Amino acid sequence: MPHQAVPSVLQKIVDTKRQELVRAKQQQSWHDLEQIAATNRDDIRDFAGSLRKAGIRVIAEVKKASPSKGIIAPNFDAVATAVGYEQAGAACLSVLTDTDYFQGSDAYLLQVRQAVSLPVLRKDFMIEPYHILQSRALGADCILLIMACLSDAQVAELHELALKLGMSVLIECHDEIEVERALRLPAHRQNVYGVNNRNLHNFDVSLDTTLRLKTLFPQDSLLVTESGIHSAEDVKLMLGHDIHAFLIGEQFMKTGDAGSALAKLLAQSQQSA
Ligand SMILES: O=P(O)(O)OC[C@@H](O)[C@@H](O)c1c[nH]c2ccccc12
Repeated sequence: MPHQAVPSVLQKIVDTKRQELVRAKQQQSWHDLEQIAATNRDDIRDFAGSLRKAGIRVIAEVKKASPSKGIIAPNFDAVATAVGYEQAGAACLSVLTDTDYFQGSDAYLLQVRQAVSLPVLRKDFMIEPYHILQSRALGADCILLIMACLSDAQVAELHELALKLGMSVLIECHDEIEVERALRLPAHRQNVYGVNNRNLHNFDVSLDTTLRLKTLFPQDSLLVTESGIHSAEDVKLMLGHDIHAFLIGEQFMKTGDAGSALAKLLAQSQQSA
């Protein structure tokens, strides 16, 4: 891989997260978060368990914008979207909380989690234990760990804390080396392995990434294919390779009626699947 002279978007996002953390810690101490997380302790939904159920399992994403596409949903309404997804048969939800690059918000996570009974992933770029505890305080049932922006030591620490707090962990990989690193984490039934079809450094999308990397995972791993799923054909392709869990955002959000788009995709994918 050529050396990247210009910092990739991913690197920029991580720099932003470092700055955000300084401010966040001034507003809410670790101790504050611990207290909130303690009151939420019994209110946790089994994200990994929901994905393990039979059928096509979709993690439907509440996403207003992205660095690659700009504004995806001009009339964005987080709660209405989430309720629509639940009614349409989503297995789980994903809520973007990053503000600067995805126009998400922690408030959306809180609101969505209250409005539905599905397990909810906090989709953000987590780099410190503070993020993990903060996620649980916000009600998250699952957190995201992006291998591409974390060292082995960081991933191990964040993974351990998330499990200790009772959450599932979506461990995201986008190449062979990241899969190898991810598989060195302790096995746990709350581990969910995501293969991101979007290269986070240059935004290229290829569903082949999932098919290529799938062979590296032990058979009983809980695998999610992420990004760039647009059609029932895409879903059927994955089902044909024994992949039953999908993380899908843009395709639903861009229609303006995300729930209906999910219902339609599920119906079409079940036909002679
Ligand atoms: O909108 P899409 O192409 O359906 O993709 C959803 C999801 O996979 C994508 O938003 C995503 C996957 N991993 C991420 C990490 C950070 C931010 C966003 C993402």
